[in-house]
Amino acid sequence: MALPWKRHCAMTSSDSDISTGCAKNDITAASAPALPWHLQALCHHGGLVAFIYFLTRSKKSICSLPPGPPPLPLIGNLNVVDLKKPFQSLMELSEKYGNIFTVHFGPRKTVVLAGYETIKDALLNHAEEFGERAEIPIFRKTTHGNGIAFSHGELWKTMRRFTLSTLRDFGVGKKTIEVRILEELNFLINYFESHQGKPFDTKVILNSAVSNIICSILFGERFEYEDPIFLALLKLLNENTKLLGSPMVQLYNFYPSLGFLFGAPKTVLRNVDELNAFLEKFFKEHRQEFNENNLTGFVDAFLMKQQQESRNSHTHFHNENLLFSTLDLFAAGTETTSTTVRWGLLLMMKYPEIQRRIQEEMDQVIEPGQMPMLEDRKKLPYTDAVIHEIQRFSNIVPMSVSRSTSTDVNFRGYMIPKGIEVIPLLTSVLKDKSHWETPDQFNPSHFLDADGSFTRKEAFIPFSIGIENGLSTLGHFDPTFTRSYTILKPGAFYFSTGSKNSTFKLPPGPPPLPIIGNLHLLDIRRQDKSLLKLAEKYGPVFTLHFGSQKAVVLTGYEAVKEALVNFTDEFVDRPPIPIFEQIQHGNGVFFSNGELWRTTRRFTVSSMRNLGMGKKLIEEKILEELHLLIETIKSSRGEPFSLKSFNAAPTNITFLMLFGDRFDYKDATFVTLLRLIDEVMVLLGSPFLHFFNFYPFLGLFLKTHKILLKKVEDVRIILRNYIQISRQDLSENSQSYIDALVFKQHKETNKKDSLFRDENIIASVLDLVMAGTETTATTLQWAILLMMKYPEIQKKVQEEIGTVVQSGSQATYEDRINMPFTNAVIHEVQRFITLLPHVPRCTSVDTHFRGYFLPKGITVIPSLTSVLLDKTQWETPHEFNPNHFLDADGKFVKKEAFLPFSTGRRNCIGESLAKMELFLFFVGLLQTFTFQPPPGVTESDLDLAVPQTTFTLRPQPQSACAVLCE
Ligand code: HEM
Repeated sequence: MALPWKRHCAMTSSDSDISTGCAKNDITAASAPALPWHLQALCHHGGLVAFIYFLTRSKKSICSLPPGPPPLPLIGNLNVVDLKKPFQSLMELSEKYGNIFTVHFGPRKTVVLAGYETIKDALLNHAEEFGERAEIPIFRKTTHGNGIAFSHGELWKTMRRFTLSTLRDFGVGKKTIEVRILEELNFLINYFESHQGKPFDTKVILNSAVSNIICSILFGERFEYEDPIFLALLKLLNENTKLLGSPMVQLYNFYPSLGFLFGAPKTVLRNVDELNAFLEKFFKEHRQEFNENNLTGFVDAFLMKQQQESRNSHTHFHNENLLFSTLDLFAAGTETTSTTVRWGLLLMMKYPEIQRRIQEEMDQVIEPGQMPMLEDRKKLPYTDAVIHEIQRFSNIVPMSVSRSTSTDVNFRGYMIPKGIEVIPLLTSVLKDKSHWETPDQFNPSHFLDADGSFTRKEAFIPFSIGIENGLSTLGHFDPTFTRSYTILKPGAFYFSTGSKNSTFKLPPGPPPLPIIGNLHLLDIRRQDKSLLKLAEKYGPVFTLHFGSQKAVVLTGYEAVKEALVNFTDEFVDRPPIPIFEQIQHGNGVFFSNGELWRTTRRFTVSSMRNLGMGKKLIEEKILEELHLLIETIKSSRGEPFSLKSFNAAPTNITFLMLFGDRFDYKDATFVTLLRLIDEVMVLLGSPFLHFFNFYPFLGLFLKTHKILLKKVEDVRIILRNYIQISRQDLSENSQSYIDALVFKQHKETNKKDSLFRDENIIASVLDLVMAGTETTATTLQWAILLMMKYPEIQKKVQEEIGTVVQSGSQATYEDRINMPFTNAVIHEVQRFITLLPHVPRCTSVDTHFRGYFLPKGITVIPSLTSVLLDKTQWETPHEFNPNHFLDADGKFVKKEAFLPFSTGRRNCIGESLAKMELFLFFVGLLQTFTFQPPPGVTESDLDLAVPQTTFTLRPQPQSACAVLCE
């Protein structure tokens, strides 16, 4: 494995014509050594340059370098090297000069290592001495020493360490990445099938599929195959891969001072600039949407590191390193593997009997309709051997990536001076006659013993060996092999069966009855509980019929996380739910899909950040609101008041962002909005509304949805008013989300197909009114109720607050770090109450998940309740127990299964705001008051068990008394 677009003398043999499904079958390489015209021109430059050359040459030859062809003035040995296939020329030279020899590429002296023994000796036994990365002019010019592949010293070490551990965090080398690869395989199969057996170009599609794996690790998302930005990126990358192996760029590397003569290096640089411009855009988006609680990939992890090191002026985590590390990984993760896979397909077409044997072996091991797993490899020796042989035979990085010596090295009788370039000629190992029976033939038996079992071969080093610096080592953790393996399968599968639909099935589930499906098995008010019960019988993934509509239910941490994170793009859509269709008509953020959803969500997240979400600005506003909430509660003078009184403050914070100002609690509009939101939420939980959603044609006979639609319209009337006011005072410096939307609409007035139409604007505001108020407010109600129920926990929280926050001052969000118990209590409140048991999704494409086939558009219910109560993740899932978030030393511990805000690309966008509000309101209230049940009500009377089912799970209407702390 090597970095393809940055390869000096490491031209891949990928440029053979293997780009079409009906490819030519001649796969032997031809060679025609010739002195390129640029060199011929150079030879005409006169004697002065040659004289200087001889002077420098004779000075350095004091060291006893290995032998080699005698160099000519100026051009060195370029007369015997075919720059189109330099590895072949070097192979020929090794026949004459042995396994270690010197070659002069123009004025550049290089030591070439050939044959397994020599390369192993150098890269393993003298790993340190041969461990430097050679300085290569074209990369110096493009990266200025940044990134991972061509950096040096401390910078390289830091980047490499960070990259390895981050990639591991994002699943590389683990099950997670295998799942992601299988997911991509799905898309690839669909694409292959769409050609219905007709010829098609495999180059771009395989490039895209392979690249999507590294893209999801880097950016947390894959690209659609038709995405124009993705295609542009791949095109630039491809062009550079070709150019970097071209004679012109090699000549530039030998004679960098003559750079002005060569056009190709300039194109390389221009392409890198363009690639960088694209990446900068991604970084900008990631910066805007950055959420430290939801790092989506390498780029986010880098941004987090940048934040952490913002005060360190010598940090290596600067923007250039972000850029070039990302580019290095993007390039490394794309070209090499996809080229190998293309070789694989070509070889399977060339040798149909081998292809057939693989298919037979797979048919015995893999159930029809199931996906191949990496662990199946052990049972597929022949297939495994073929994949190894593909890599050996295709030999895509014939000269590895140049190294250089870190010190003077005494190696095999020669003295190689520090800093000299070294080429490990991998071709010579992969074609070494003493290690392979038929080195020039494609022969899977190279990896099989007499019994047909798979045998490892020492000389199989397509990824190179040693403690290599740079990306060759990345090749080992980023298992190119795995990818070749799984991606090879669709080709075979495609050519073999052609009848996949018959074998694909939905997950199991209870048999449906006519008309009602499985509704008789559901407690319509507590569907979440019914789903948990059914999971006990049918497993974590099962199919359920809501009336005549099918849905796939996912339960438990593992299944839900796998779906929402590893299959994030497949499960990203929302299904058309009749009531929301009628309310939003596919607009807004919550119930929209596709480009409209992506654009509106991105705009909403960045506007909210600009308005201070998750930052100091909003913290101050929350603290002001807290002050007013405390004053209101004080006015109850210890008398009972409704838990609902807590709603006003969190609601006001969301309104502040939406409308640009808070409301007085007695303001008529505020009171109306609060009432309408409350009524809408209650109606959304009504069984009649569920019936309407299951059987919309019964709408004629049902009333609930009509009442609901009327109330939503009343909310809209108020919102339209605010939108109108904002239009009268247009300004770029938006003070509110509404202002930002209105301004955006104004800016796009002349844009054809702008998504910021009136319907979308009002729907987006409505979504935030509904999603951003009830949720946080209800959680706060629960938190106070639970403190009344467990006074000893309340007391412990108050004691902790007392030790951290000075009396008379307010806690800040930063203080949570010193309040592990309080922080644990707030998390436990959110876990225990399972506020939003599930928010439905649907598949955006045909999806193979856990061995089942989920057709595009099927409703999927990821049960968050089942995650928050998962026995395998929580010690006492049904008890309110803050220890779930504390270690033995009382320190706060994050829990992966803490997913009240859901996860993946469609998670809650208000998470950081809600968390900040919950902490500040909770701490501020408990710092001021002790909450108790009203007189005559004991702690055990307080009702936790049967929550009110609205859109969220609310506590039953109850009262509290607030006693001022001394
Ligand atoms: C305790 C407070 C909150 C909880 C527990 C919560 C939970 C959730 C959950 C579970 C989802 C569904 C995500 C999915 O489908 O996977 C969601 C979506 C959403 N939430 Fe929240 N939320 C809270 C507060 C907020 C706040 C304060 C806002 C805005 C100010 C907000 C705005 C949204 C929006 C717009 C979506 C839809 C995202 C999309 O479909 O792309 N939420 N929330």
